[in-house]
Amino acid sequence: MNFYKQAATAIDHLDTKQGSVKGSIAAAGLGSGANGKEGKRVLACMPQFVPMLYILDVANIIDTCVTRVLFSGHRVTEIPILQPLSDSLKLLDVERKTFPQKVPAGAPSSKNLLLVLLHDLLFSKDAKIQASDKWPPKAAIMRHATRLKAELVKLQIKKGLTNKESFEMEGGNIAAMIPRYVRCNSNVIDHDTLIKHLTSGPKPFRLVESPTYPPEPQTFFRDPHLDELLVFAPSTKFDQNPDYANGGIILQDKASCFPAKVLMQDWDAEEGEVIDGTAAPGNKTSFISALMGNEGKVHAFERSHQRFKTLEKMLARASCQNVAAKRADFLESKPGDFANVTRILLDPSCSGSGIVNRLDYLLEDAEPEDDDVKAERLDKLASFQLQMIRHAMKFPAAKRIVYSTCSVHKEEDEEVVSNALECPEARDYGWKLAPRSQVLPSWERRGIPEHLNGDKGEIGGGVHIRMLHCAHPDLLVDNCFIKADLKAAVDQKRKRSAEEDEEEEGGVLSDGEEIGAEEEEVAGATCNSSKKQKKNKRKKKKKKATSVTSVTAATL
Ligand SMILES: C[S@@+](CC[C@H](N)C(=O)[O-])C[C@H]1O[C@@H](n2cnc3c(N)ncnc32)[C@H](O)[C@@H]1O
Repeated sequence: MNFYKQAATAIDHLDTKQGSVKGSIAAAGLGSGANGKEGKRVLACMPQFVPMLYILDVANIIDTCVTRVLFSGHRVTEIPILQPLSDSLKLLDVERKTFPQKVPAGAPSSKNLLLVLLHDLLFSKDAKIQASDKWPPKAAIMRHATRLKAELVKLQIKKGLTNKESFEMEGGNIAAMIPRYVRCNSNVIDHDTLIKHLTSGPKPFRLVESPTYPPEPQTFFRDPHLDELLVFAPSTKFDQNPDYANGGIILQDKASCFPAKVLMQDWDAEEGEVIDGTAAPGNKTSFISALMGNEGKVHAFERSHQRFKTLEKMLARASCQNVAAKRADFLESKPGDFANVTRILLDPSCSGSGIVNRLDYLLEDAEPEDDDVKAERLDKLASFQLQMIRHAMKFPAAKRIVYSTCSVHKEEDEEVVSNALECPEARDYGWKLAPRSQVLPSWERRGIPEHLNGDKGEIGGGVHIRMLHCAHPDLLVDNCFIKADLKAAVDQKRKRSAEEDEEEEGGVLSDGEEIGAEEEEVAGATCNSSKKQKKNKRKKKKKKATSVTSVTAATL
Protein backbone atom coordinates (compact mmCIF):
# COMPACT_ATOMS: atom_id res chain seq x y z
CA MET A 1 0.00 0.00 0.00
CA ASN A 2 2.79 2.35 0.94
CA PHE A 3 4.64 1.49 -2.19
CA TYR A 4 1.70 2.54 -4.36
CA LYS A 5 1.52 5.86 -2.57
CA GLN A 6 5.24 6.36 -2.95
CA ALA A 7 5.12 5.40 -6.59
CA ALA A 8 2.29 7.82 -7.25
CA THR A 9 4.17 10.54 -5.38
CA ALA A 10 7.22 9.93 -7.59
CA ILE A 11 5.08 10.38 -10.67
CA ASP A 12 3.50 13.52 -9.22
CA HIS A 13 6.97 14.84 -8.65
CA LEU A 14 8.00 14.18 -12.21
CA ASP A 15 4.70 15.48 -13.54
CA THR A 16 5.27 18.84 -12.00
CA LYS A 17 8.87 18.76 -13.18
CA GLN A 18 9.96 19.45 -9.65
CA GLY A 19 13.28 17.81 -10.12
CA SER A 20 15.42 15.03 -11.32
CA VAL A 21 14.63 11.37 -11.17
CA LYS A 22 16.82 10.99 -8.16
CA GLY A 23 14.92 13.78 -6.52
CA SER A 24 11.59 12.25 -7.49
CA ILE A 25 12.52 8.86 -6.13
CA ALA A 26 13.75 10.39 -2.93
CA ALA A 27 10.70 12.61 -2.64
CA ALA A 28 8.59 9.49 -2.89
CA GLY A 29 10.49 8.00 0.01
CA LEU A 30 12.07 5.38 -2.17
CA GLY A 31 15.59 6.60 -2.16
CA SER A 32 16.57 8.27 1.04
CA GLY A 33 16.16 8.41 4.75
CA ALA A 34 14.64 5.44 6.49
CA ASN A 35 13.42 4.02 3.21
CA GLY A 36 16.67 4.48 1.37
CA LYS A 37 17.60 0.87 1.74
CA GLU A 38 14.29 -0.30 0.38
CA GLY A 39 14.50 2.20 -2.44
CA LYS A 40 17.90 0.90 -3.46
CA ARG A 41 16.68 -2.65 -3.22
CA VAL A 42 13.72 -1.80 -5.40
CA LEU A 43 15.93 -0.10 -7.93
CA ALA A 44 18.46 -2.89 -7.91
CA CYS A 45 15.87 -5.61 -8.38
CA MET A 46 13.81 -3.89 -11.01
CA PRO A 47 16.13 -2.75 -13.70
CA GLN A 48 13.49 -0.97 -15.68
CA PHE A 49 12.42 1.25 -12.85
CA VAL A 50 14.94 3.98 -12.90
CA PRO A 51 15.96 4.10 -16.52
CA MET A 52 12.46 4.73 -17.66
CA LEU A 53 11.91 7.41 -15.12
CA TYR A 54 15.15 8.82 -16.22
CA ILE A 55 14.33 8.74 -19.87
CA LEU A 56 11.17 10.61 -19.14
CA ASP A 57 12.94 13.05 -16.96
CA VAL A 58 15.79 13.92 -19.22
CA ALA A 59 13.71 14.04 -22.30
CA ASN A 60 11.19 16.26 -20.62
CA ILE A 61 8.55 14.36 -22.46
CA ILE A 62 6.14 14.54 -19.62
CA ASP A 63 3.02 14.66 -21.63
CA THR A 64 -0.49 14.56 -20.36
CA CYS A 65 -1.66 12.73 -23.47
CA VAL A 66 0.54 9.81 -22.66
CA THR A 67 0.02 7.89 -19.52
CA ARG A 68 3.35 6.75 -18.43
CA VAL A 69 5.51 5.69 -15.56
CA LEU A 70 3.40 2.89 -14.33
CA PHE A 71 4.28 0.15 -12.05
CA SER A 72 4.31 -3.54 -12.31
CA GLY A 73 5.85 -4.99 -9.23
CA HIS A 74 7.73 -1.70 -8.99
CA ARG A 75 8.54 -1.69 -12.66
CA VAL A 76 8.09 1.43 -14.66
CA THR A 77 6.93 1.49 -18.19
CA GLU A 78 5.07 3.71 -20.51
CA ILE A 79 1.71 2.57 -21.62
CA PRO A 80 -0.52 5.00 -23.43
CA ILE A 81 -3.50 2.92 -22.53
CA LEU A 82 -4.30 3.26 -18.87
CA GLN A 83 -5.38 6.86 -18.90
CA PRO A 84 -7.90 6.29 -21.71
CA LEU A 85 -9.14 3.21 -19.89
CA SER A 86 -9.59 5.10 -16.68
CA ASP A 87 -11.26 7.95 -18.56
CA SER A 88 -13.61 5.69 -20.47
CA LEU A 89 -14.93 4.24 -17.22
CA LYS A 90 -14.94 7.71 -15.62
CA LEU A 91 -13.25 6.15 -12.62
CA LEU A 92 -12.11 9.39 -11.04
CA ASP A 93 -15.65 10.65 -11.20
CA VAL A 94 -17.48 7.51 -10.17
CA GLU A 95 -15.07 6.83 -7.31
CA ARG A 96 -14.53 10.45 -6.33
CA LYS A 97 -15.00 9.72 -2.65
CA THR A 98 -11.94 7.48 -2.67
CA PHE A 99 -10.10 9.44 -5.35
CA PRO A 100 -10.95 13.06 -4.57
CA GLN A 101 -9.78 15.86 -6.78
CA LYS A 102 -8.26 17.65 -3.81
CA VAL A 103 -6.05 15.49 -1.66
CA PRO A 104 -4.58 16.30 1.76
CA ALA A 105 -1.12 17.84 1.81
CA GLY A 106 1.56 15.21 1.32
CA ALA A 107 -0.78 12.66 -0.24
CA PRO A 108 -0.27 11.59 -3.86
CA SER A 109 -2.66 12.83 -6.50
CA SER A 110 -5.71 10.65 -7.07
CA LYS A 111 -4.96 10.49 -10.78
CA ASN A 112 -1.54 8.94 -10.37
CA LEU A 113 -2.53 6.68 -7.50
CA LEU A 114 -5.30 5.32 -9.66
CA LEU A 115 -2.95 4.73 -12.60
CA VAL A 116 -0.41 2.91 -10.46
CA LEU A 117 -3.08 0.61 -9.10
CA LEU A 118 -4.61 0.06 -12.52
CA HIS A 119 -1.27 -0.92 -13.85
CA ASP A 120 -0.77 -3.63 -11.30
CA LEU A 121 -4.26 -4.95 -11.76
CA LEU A 122 -3.95 -5.15 -15.53
CA PHE A 123 -0.28 -5.55 -16.29
CA SER A 124 1.59 -7.01 -13.35
CA LYS A 125 2.69 -10.62 -13.45
CA ASP A 126 0.09 -11.72 -10.91
CA ALA A 127 -2.55 -9.28 -12.20
CA LYS A 128 -3.06 -8.22 -8.61
CA ILE A 129 -2.94 -5.12 -6.50
CA GLN A 130 -0.63 -6.00 -3.64
CA ALA A 131 -2.61 -4.48 -0.80
CA SER A 132 -5.31 -5.41 1.67
CA ASP A 133 -8.78 -5.81 0.14
CA LYS A 134 -9.96 -3.41 2.80
CA TRP A 135 -7.78 -0.59 1.58
CA PRO A 136 -10.35 1.80 0.04
CA PRO A 137 -8.44 2.60 -3.18
CA LYS A 138 -8.04 -1.11 -3.93
CA ALA A 139 -11.66 -1.83 -3.06
CA ALA A 140 -12.77 1.03 -5.33
CA ILE A 141 -10.83 -0.30 -8.30
CA MET A 142 -11.88 -3.90 -7.72
CA ARG A 143 -15.48 -2.82 -8.14
CA HIS A 144 -14.63 -2.19 -11.80
CA ALA A 145 -12.12 -4.99 -12.33
CA THR A 146 -14.25 -7.11 -14.66
CA ARG A 147 -15.14 -4.20 -16.89
CA LEU A 148 -11.60 -2.92 -16.95
CA LYS A 149 -10.27 -6.29 -18.08
CA ALA A 150 -12.94 -6.57 -20.76
CA GLU A 151 -12.16 -3.06 -22.04
CA LEU A 152 -8.49 -3.92 -22.19
CA VAL A 153 -9.16 -7.01 -24.31
CA LYS A 154 -11.32 -4.91 -26.65
CA LEU A 155 -8.55 -2.38 -27.07
CA GLN A 156 -6.02 -5.11 -27.67
CA ILE A 157 -8.15 -6.58 -30.46
CA LYS A 158 -8.81 -3.16 -31.95
CA LYS A 159 -5.07 -2.44 -32.11
CA GLY A 160 -4.34 -5.88 -33.54
CA LEU A 161 -1.99 -6.74 -30.70
CA THR A 162 -1.29 -10.36 -29.95
CA ASN A 163 -0.98 -9.93 -26.20
CA LYS A 164 -1.28 -7.24 -23.62
CA GLU A 165 2.49 -7.01 -23.18
CA SER A 166 2.60 -5.52 -26.67
CA PHE A 167 1.05 -2.37 -25.23
CA GLU A 168 4.31 -1.79 -23.46
CA MET A 169 6.31 -1.81 -26.65
CA GLU A 170 3.69 0.36 -28.29
CA GLY A 171 3.97 2.84 -25.52
CA GLY A 172 7.67 3.18 -25.98
CA ASN A 173 9.35 1.35 -23.16
CA ILE A 174 12.58 2.43 -24.68
CA ALA A 175 14.91 0.57 -22.36
CA ALA A 176 13.19 -2.67 -23.33
CA MET A 177 13.38 -1.79 -27.01
CA ILE A 178 17.07 -1.12 -27.32
CA PRO A 179 18.39 -3.83 -29.59
CA ARG A 180 21.16 -6.11 -28.52
CA TYR A 181 24.19 -4.97 -30.48
CA VAL A 182 26.89 -7.48 -31.25
CA ARG A 183 30.27 -6.27 -32.42
CA CYS A 184 32.16 -8.77 -34.47
CA ASN A 185 35.68 -8.73 -33.08
CA SER A 186 37.93 -9.14 -36.09
CA ASN A 187 40.87 -9.88 -33.77
CA VAL A 188 39.23 -13.26 -33.28
CA ILE A 189 36.81 -13.99 -36.09
CA ASP A 190 35.92 -12.53 -39.46
CA HIS A 191 32.47 -11.22 -40.19
CA ASP A 192 31.40 -13.89 -42.66
CA THR A 193 32.46 -16.74 -40.41
CA LEU A 194 30.57 -15.23 -37.48
CA ILE A 195 27.44 -14.88 -39.58
CA LYS A 196 27.82 -18.51 -40.67
CA HIS A 197 28.06 -19.59 -37.05
CA LEU A 198 25.05 -17.53 -36.04
CA THR A 199 22.86 -18.82 -38.83
CA SER A 200 23.67 -22.46 -38.26
CA GLY A 201 23.78 -24.82 -35.29
CA PRO A 202 20.96 -26.11 -33.10
CA LYS A 203 19.25 -22.73 -32.54
CA PRO A 204 20.07 -20.73 -35.66
CA PHE A 205 19.28 -17.05 -36.05
CA ARG A 206 17.80 -15.79 -39.28
CA LEU A 207 19.62 -12.97 -41.05
CA VAL A 208 17.16 -10.45 -42.43
CA GLU A 209 18.07 -7.94 -45.09
CA SER A 210 16.24 -4.83 -44.00
CA PRO A 211 16.32 -3.43 -40.47
CA THR A 212 13.17 -3.54 -38.40
CA TYR A 213 13.20 -2.09 -34.89
CA PRO A 214 13.15 -3.75 -32.50
CA PRO A 215 14.35 -6.86 -34.33
CA GLU A 216 12.17 -9.94 -34.14
CA PRO A 217 13.32 -12.68 -31.76
CA GLN A 218 15.82 -15.12 -33.37
CA THR A 219 16.52 -12.73 -36.22
CA PHE A 220 19.28 -10.21 -36.81
CA PHE A 221 20.42 -7.74 -39.41
CA ARG A 222 23.50 -5.75 -40.30
CA ASP A 223 23.65 -2.33 -38.67
CA PRO A 224 23.06 0.31 -41.32
CA HIS A 225 25.80 2.59 -39.98
CA LEU A 226 28.55 0.38 -38.62
CA ASP A 227 29.84 -2.58 -40.64
CA GLU A 228 31.15 -4.32 -37.54
CA LEU A 229 27.76 -4.42 -35.81
CA LEU A 230 24.95 -6.94 -35.97
CA VAL A 231 21.60 -6.09 -34.46
CA PHE A 232 19.52 -8.58 -32.48
CA ALA A 233 16.27 -8.56 -30.51
CA PRO A 234 16.62 -6.79 -27.15
CA SER A 235 16.35 -9.90 -25.00
CA THR A 236 18.76 -12.09 -27.01
CA LYS A 237 21.21 -13.93 -24.78
CA PHE A 238 24.75 -14.78 -25.79
CA ASP A 239 26.21 -16.13 -22.57
CA GLN A 240 26.18 -19.70 -23.92
CA ASN A 241 27.44 -18.76 -27.36
CA PRO A 242 30.96 -20.15 -28.06
CA ASP A 243 31.90 -17.06 -30.10
CA TYR A 244 31.00 -14.92 -27.12
CA ALA A 245 33.08 -17.11 -24.85
CA ASN A 246 36.14 -16.83 -27.10
CA GLY A 247 35.90 -13.07 -27.61
CA GLY A 248 34.65 -13.15 -31.21
CA ILE A 249 31.43 -11.52 -30.08
CA ILE A 250 31.64 -8.33 -28.06
CA LEU A 251 28.38 -7.05 -26.66
CA GLN A 252 28.73 -3.33 -27.15
CA ASP A 253 26.07 -0.71 -27.61
CA LYS A 254 26.07 1.11 -30.87
CA ALA A 255 26.60 4.43 -29.14
CA SER A 256 29.74 3.09 -27.54
CA CYS A 257 31.17 2.02 -30.91
CA PHE A 258 31.04 5.41 -32.57
CA PRO A 259 33.92 7.15 -30.80
CA ALA A 260 36.44 4.48 -31.81
CA LYS A 261 35.05 4.37 -35.32
CA VAL A 262 35.30 8.13 -35.72
CA LEU A 263 38.77 8.15 -34.21
CA MET A 264 40.09 5.53 -36.62
CA GLN A 265 38.47 6.78 -39.80
CA ASP A 266 40.91 6.52 -42.73
CA TRP A 267 43.54 4.93 -40.52
CA ASP A 268 46.69 3.99 -42.33
CA ALA A 269 48.98 1.40 -40.73
CA GLU A 270 51.96 3.65 -41.47
CA GLU A 271 50.45 6.54 -39.62
CA GLY A 272 51.73 5.91 -36.12
CA GLU A 273 50.29 5.00 -32.74
CA VAL A 274 47.10 5.61 -30.81
CA ILE A 275 46.27 6.53 -27.21
CA ASP A 276 43.14 5.61 -25.34
CA GLY A 277 43.44 7.99 -22.40
CA THR A 278 40.64 6.50 -20.28
CA ALA A 279 40.39 2.88 -21.22
CA ALA A 280 38.61 0.61 -18.71
CA PRO A 281 36.63 -1.51 -19.07
CA GLY A 282 38.11 -1.54 -22.54
CA ASN A 283 35.36 -1.92 -25.10
CA LYS A 284 36.48 1.08 -27.08
CA THR A 285 40.13 0.09 -26.73
CA SER A 286 39.49 -3.36 -28.14
CA PHE A 287 37.52 -1.85 -31.00
CA ILE A 288 40.42 0.49 -31.79
CA SER A 289 42.73 -2.52 -31.66
CA ALA A 290 40.54 -4.37 -34.16
CA LEU A 291 40.26 -1.34 -36.42
CA MET A 292 44.08 -1.31 -36.54
CA GLY A 293 44.02 -4.96 -37.62
CA ASN A 294 45.60 -5.91 -34.28
CA GLU A 295 48.82 -4.28 -35.48
CA GLY A 296 50.74 -1.18 -34.56
CA LYS A 297 50.34 0.11 -31.01
CA VAL A 298 47.59 1.39 -28.75
CA HIS A 299 48.64 2.90 -25.42
CA ALA A 300 45.74 2.36 -23.03
CA PHE A 301 45.73 4.41 -19.82
CA GLU A 302 43.59 3.55 -16.85
CA ARG A 303 43.96 5.28 -13.52
CA SER A 304 41.85 3.06 -11.29
CA HIS A 305 43.51 -0.02 -9.87
CA GLN A 306 40.33 -2.07 -9.82
CA ARG A 307 39.19 -1.05 -13.27
CA PHE A 308 42.65 -1.69 -14.65
CA LYS A 309 42.25 -5.37 -13.74
CA THR A 310 39.00 -5.47 -15.69
CA LEU A 311 40.70 -3.76 -18.60
CA GLU A 312 43.42 -6.39 -18.68
CA LYS A 313 40.86 -9.19 -18.64
CA MET A 314 38.79 -7.64 -21.40
CA LEU A 315 41.82 -7.05 -23.59
CA ALA A 316 42.97 -10.64 -23.12
CA ARG A 317 39.51 -11.95 -23.96
CA ALA A 318 39.39 -9.80 -27.09
CA SER A 319 42.86 -11.05 -28.13
CA CYS A 320 44.29 -7.55 -28.39
CA GLN A 321 47.93 -8.03 -29.19
CA ASN A 322 48.66 -4.45 -30.12
CA VAL A 323 47.58 -2.82 -26.85
CA ALA A 324 50.02 -1.70 -24.17
CA ALA A 325 47.85 -1.18 -21.10
CA LYS A 326 49.24 1.04 -18.35
CA ARG A 327 47.78 1.63 -14.95
CA ALA A 328 48.54 5.30 -15.03
CA ASP A 329 46.98 8.71 -15.02
CA PHE A 330 46.76 10.09 -18.51
CA LEU A 331 47.28 13.58 -17.14
CA GLU A 332 50.68 12.51 -15.88
CA SER A 333 51.85 11.27 -19.25
CA LYS A 334 54.51 13.31 -20.97
CA PRO A 335 53.48 14.23 -24.49
CA GLY A 336 57.10 14.15 -25.62
CA ASP A 337 57.31 10.45 -24.75
CA PHE A 338 54.66 9.67 -27.34
CA ALA A 339 56.16 11.19 -30.42
CA ASN A 340 54.42 8.72 -32.75
CA VAL A 341 50.91 9.07 -31.39
CA THR A 342 48.63 10.59 -33.99
CA ARG A 343 45.17 9.83 -32.59
CA ILE A 344 43.79 10.09 -29.08
CA LEU A 345 40.52 8.88 -27.63
CA LEU A 346 39.17 10.54 -24.50
CA ASP A 347 36.11 8.98 -22.97
CA PRO A 348 36.54 10.38 -19.47
CA SER A 349 34.51 9.85 -16.35
CA CYS A 350 31.26 11.75 -16.61
CA SER A 351 27.90 11.98 -14.90
CA GLY A 352 26.64 9.04 -16.97
CA SER A 353 23.35 10.82 -17.25
CA GLY A 354 22.71 9.55 -20.74
CA ILE A 355 22.91 5.88 -19.93
CA VAL A 356 19.57 4.21 -20.47
CA ASN A 357 19.99 0.63 -19.66
CA ARG A 358 22.32 0.66 -16.75
CA LEU A 359 21.52 1.42 -13.16
CA ASP A 360 24.86 1.83 -11.53
CA TYR A 361 25.06 5.56 -11.93
CA LEU A 362 21.67 6.13 -10.40
CA LEU A 363 22.13 3.56 -7.73
CA GLU A 364 25.25 5.22 -6.51
CA ASP A 365 23.24 7.79 -4.71
CA ALA A 366 19.54 8.24 -4.69
CA GLU A 367 19.65 11.31 -2.51
CA PRO A 368 17.87 14.35 -3.82
CA GLU A 369 20.23 16.78 -5.42
CA ASP A 370 19.46 20.43 -5.35
CA ASP A 371 20.32 22.65 -8.26
CA ASP A 372 23.41 24.11 -6.63
CA VAL A 373 24.83 20.71 -5.79
CA LYS A 374 24.15 19.47 -9.29
CA ALA A 375 25.73 22.54 -10.83
CA GLU A 376 28.78 22.17 -8.64
CA ARG A 377 29.16 18.49 -9.50
CA LEU A 378 28.85 19.15 -13.21
CA ASP A 379 31.27 22.01 -12.93
CA LYS A 380 33.89 19.74 -11.39
CA LEU A 381 33.38 17.05 -13.98
CA ALA A 382 33.52 19.55 -16.80
CA SER A 383 36.74 21.05 -15.47
CA PHE A 384 38.33 17.62 -15.32
CA GLN A 385 37.11 16.75 -18.81
CA LEU A 386 38.46 19.99 -20.16
CA GLN A 387 41.80 19.36 -18.50
CA MET A 388 42.00 15.97 -20.24
CA ILE A 389 41.35 17.51 -23.66
CA ARG A 390 43.86 20.27 -23.07
CA HIS A 391 46.47 17.71 -22.13
CA ALA A 392 45.72 15.62 -25.23
CA MET A 393 46.10 18.69 -27.40
CA LYS A 394 49.76 18.90 -26.42
CA PHE A 395 50.84 15.60 -27.98
CA PRO A 396 53.26 16.65 -30.68
CA ALA A 397 52.18 14.37 -33.52
CA ALA A 398 48.50 14.14 -32.63
CA LYS A 399 46.18 14.87 -35.51
CA ARG A 400 42.86 13.77 -34.15
CA ILE A 401 41.25 13.72 -30.73
CA VAL A 402 37.84 12.23 -30.14
CA TYR A 403 36.09 13.24 -26.96
CA SER A 404 33.00 11.36 -25.91
CA THR A 405 30.72 11.24 -22.91
CA CYS A 406 27.56 9.41 -22.02
CA SER A 407 26.12 12.51 -20.47
CA VAL A 408 23.13 14.50 -21.58
CA HIS A 409 24.31 17.66 -19.89
CA LYS A 410 25.50 20.51 -22.03
CA GLU A 411 27.97 21.35 -19.27
CA GLU A 412 29.87 18.14 -20.05
CA ASP A 413 29.20 18.18 -23.76
CA GLU A 414 28.90 21.31 -25.86
CA GLU A 415 30.32 23.59 -23.19
CA VAL A 416 33.42 21.48 -22.67
CA VAL A 417 33.97 21.46 -26.42
CA SER A 418 33.48 25.22 -26.67
CA ASN A 419 35.85 25.82 -23.83
CA ALA A 420 38.41 23.44 -25.29
CA LEU A 421 38.33 25.32 -28.56
CA GLU A 422 38.99 28.56 -26.74
CA CYS A 423 41.92 27.22 -24.78
CA PRO A 424 45.44 28.38 -25.48
CA GLU A 425 46.38 24.82 -26.42
CA ALA A 426 43.80 24.80 -29.20
CA ARG A 427 45.13 28.04 -30.54
CA ASP A 428 48.81 27.25 -30.15
CA TYR A 429 48.67 23.75 -31.57
CA GLY A 430 46.08 24.53 -34.19
CA TRP A 431 43.15 22.44 -33.08
CA LYS A 432 39.71 23.03 -34.46
CA LEU A 433 36.52 21.08 -34.98
CA ALA A 434 36.80 18.64 -37.83
CA PRO A 435 34.53 19.14 -40.79
CA ARG A 436 31.37 17.13 -40.89
CA SER A 437 32.64 15.26 -43.93
CA GLN A 438 35.17 13.56 -41.66
CA VAL A 439 32.75 12.53 -38.97
CA LEU A 440 29.87 10.29 -39.87
CA PRO A 441 28.64 12.60 -42.60
CA SER A 442 25.37 10.75 -42.94
CA TRP A 443 24.53 11.06 -39.26
CA GLU A 444 21.98 13.84 -39.05
CA ARG A 445 21.84 14.44 -35.32
CA ARG A 446 24.57 16.86 -34.26
CA GLY A 447 25.26 18.90 -31.15
CA ILE A 448 22.93 21.60 -29.97
CA PRO A 449 24.19 24.84 -31.53
CA GLU A 450 22.80 27.12 -28.84
CA HIS A 451 24.96 25.36 -26.30
CA LEU A 452 28.09 25.79 -28.31
CA ASN A 453 28.74 29.41 -27.43
CA GLY A 454 26.40 30.39 -30.20
CA ASP A 455 28.82 29.35 -32.91
CA LYS A 456 26.25 27.78 -35.15
CA GLY A 457 28.44 27.79 -38.22
CA GLU A 458 31.00 25.65 -36.51
CA ILE A 459 28.53 23.12 -35.27
CA GLY A 460 26.81 22.96 -38.63
CA GLY A 461 30.00 22.02 -40.36
CA GLY A 462 31.51 20.42 -37.32
CA VAL A 463 31.53 17.13 -35.67
CA HIS A 464 29.86 17.51 -32.40
CA ILE A 465 27.51 14.59 -32.33
CA ARG A 466 24.68 13.78 -30.04
CA MET A 467 23.61 10.26 -30.50
CA LEU A 468 21.15 7.88 -29.04
CA HIS A 469 21.41 4.37 -27.92
CA CYS A 470 19.24 4.07 -31.00
CA ALA A 471 16.26 1.93 -30.23
CA HIS A 472 14.48 2.79 -33.39
CA PRO A 473 15.21 5.51 -35.87
CA ASP A 474 11.70 6.85 -35.41
CA LEU A 475 12.10 7.05 -31.70
CA LEU A 476 14.77 9.63 -31.80
CA VAL A 477 13.83 11.46 -28.68
CA ASP A 478 16.57 13.60 -27.26
CA ASN A 479 17.42 11.46 -24.35
CA CYS A 480 20.15 8.93 -24.31
CA PHE A 481 23.16 9.63 -26.35
CA ILE A 482 26.81 9.79 -26.47
CA LYS A 483 28.71 12.58 -27.97
CA ALA A 484 31.87 12.40 -29.94
CA ASP A 485 33.66 15.63 -30.44
CA LEU A 486 36.50 15.48 -32.78
CA LYS A 487 39.20 18.06 -33.02
CA ALA A 488 41.28 17.57 -36.08
CA ALA A 489 44.55 19.42 -36.19
CA VAL A 490 45.22 21.83 -38.96
CA ASP A 491 48.64 21.61 -40.54
CA GLN A 492 50.57 23.74 -38.15
CA LYS A 493 53.92 23.25 -36.63
CA ARG A 494 53.81 22.10 -33.06
CA LYS A 495 55.80 25.10 -32.09
CA ARG A 496 55.53 24.80 -28.35
CA SER A 497 55.71 21.10 -27.70
CA ALA A 498 59.42 20.96 -26.92
CA GLU A 499 59.21 23.85 -24.45
CA GLU A 500 56.16 22.33 -22.80
CA ASP A 501 57.92 19.07 -22.23
CA GLU A 502 60.92 20.81 -20.73
CA GLU A 503 58.65 22.70 -18.39
CA GLU A 504 56.91 19.54 -17.30
CA GLU A 505 60.14 17.72 -16.65
CA GLY A 506 61.32 20.61 -14.53
CA GLY A 507 58.22 20.15 -12.37
CA VAL A 508 56.67 23.44 -13.30
CA LEU A 509 53.59 21.68 -14.51
CA SER A 510 52.14 18.92 -12.48
CA ASP A 511 49.06 18.20 -14.50
CA GLY A 512 48.87 14.70 -13.21
CA GLU A 513 48.14 15.57 -9.64
CA GLU A 514 44.86 14.27 -8.36
CA ILE A 515 42.73 17.29 -8.98
CA GLY A 516 40.72 18.42 -6.04
CA ALA A 517 37.61 20.51 -6.23
CA GLU A 518 39.40 23.80 -6.19
CA GLU A 519 42.03 22.83 -8.70
CA GLU A 520 39.37 21.49 -11.01
CA GLU A 521 37.58 24.75 -10.84
CA VAL A 522 40.73 26.64 -11.60
CA ALA A 523 41.50 24.25 -14.44
CA GLY A 524 38.25 25.07 -16.12
CA ALA A 525 38.62 28.74 -15.50
CA THR A 526 41.42 29.30 -17.96
CA CYS A 527 39.04 28.82 -20.85
CA ASN A 528 35.70 29.47 -19.25
CA SER A 529 33.64 32.60 -19.01
CA SER A 530 35.30 35.77 -17.87
CA LYS A 531 33.14 35.80 -14.74
CA LYS A 532 34.60 32.49 -13.72
CA GLN A 533 38.05 33.63 -14.68
CA LYS A 534 37.78 36.57 -12.34
CA LYS A 535 36.49 34.39 -9.55
CA ASN A 536 39.31 31.98 -10.06
CA LYS A 537 41.92 34.67 -10.38
CA ARG A 538 40.87 35.77 -6.91
CA LYS A 539 41.22 32.20 -5.74
CA LYS A 540 44.56 31.87 -7.41
CA LYS A 541 45.90 34.92 -5.65
CA LYS A 542 44.87 33.39 -2.38
CA LYS A 543 46.49 30.10 -3.25
CA LYS A 544 49.72 31.72 -4.42
CA ALA A 545 49.61 29.80 -7.65
CA THR A 546 50.60 26.49 -6.21
CA SER A 547 48.14 24.37 -8.11
CA VAL A 548 48.85 22.74 -11.41
CA THR A 549 46.52 24.76 -13.38
CA SER A 550 47.13 28.09 -11.92
CA VAL A 551 50.71 27.67 -12.99
CA THR A 552 49.53 26.59 -16.42
CA ALA A 553 47.35 29.62 -16.63
CA ALA A 554 50.16 31.86 -15.61
CA THR A 555 52.46 30.52 -18.28
CA LEU A 556 49.97 30.75 -21.11
C1 LIG B 1 33.83 6.31 -19.03
S1 LIG B 1 35.06 5.25 -18.49
C2 LIG B 1 35.80 4.71 -19.98
C3 LIG B 1 35.05 3.62 -20.70
C4 LIG B 1 35.85 3.00 -21.80
N1 LIG B 1 36.28 3.99 -22.76
C5 LIG B 1 35.07 1.89 -22.53
O1 LIG B 1 34.41 2.22 -23.52
O2 LIG B 1 35.11 0.76 -22.12
C6 LIG B 1 36.25 6.35 -17.88
C7 LIG B 1 37.48 5.66 -17.32
O3 LIG B 1 38.51 6.60 -17.25
C8 LIG B 1 39.25 6.36 -16.07
N2 LIG B 1 39.96 7.63 -15.77
C9 LIG B 1 39.45 8.76 -15.25
N3 LIG B 1 40.40 9.70 -15.17
C10 LIG B 1 41.53 9.17 -15.68
C11 LIG B 1 42.85 9.65 -15.87
N4 LIG B 1 43.18 10.90 -15.52
N5 LIG B 1 43.76 8.83 -16.43
C12 LIG B 1 43.41 7.57 -16.78
N6 LIG B 1 42.20 7.06 -16.60
C13 LIG B 1 41.26 7.84 -16.06
C14 LIG B 1 38.20 5.97 -15.07
O4 LIG B 1 38.77 5.24 -14.00
C15 LIG B 1 37.27 5.11 -15.93
O5 LIG B 1 37.66 3.77 -15.90
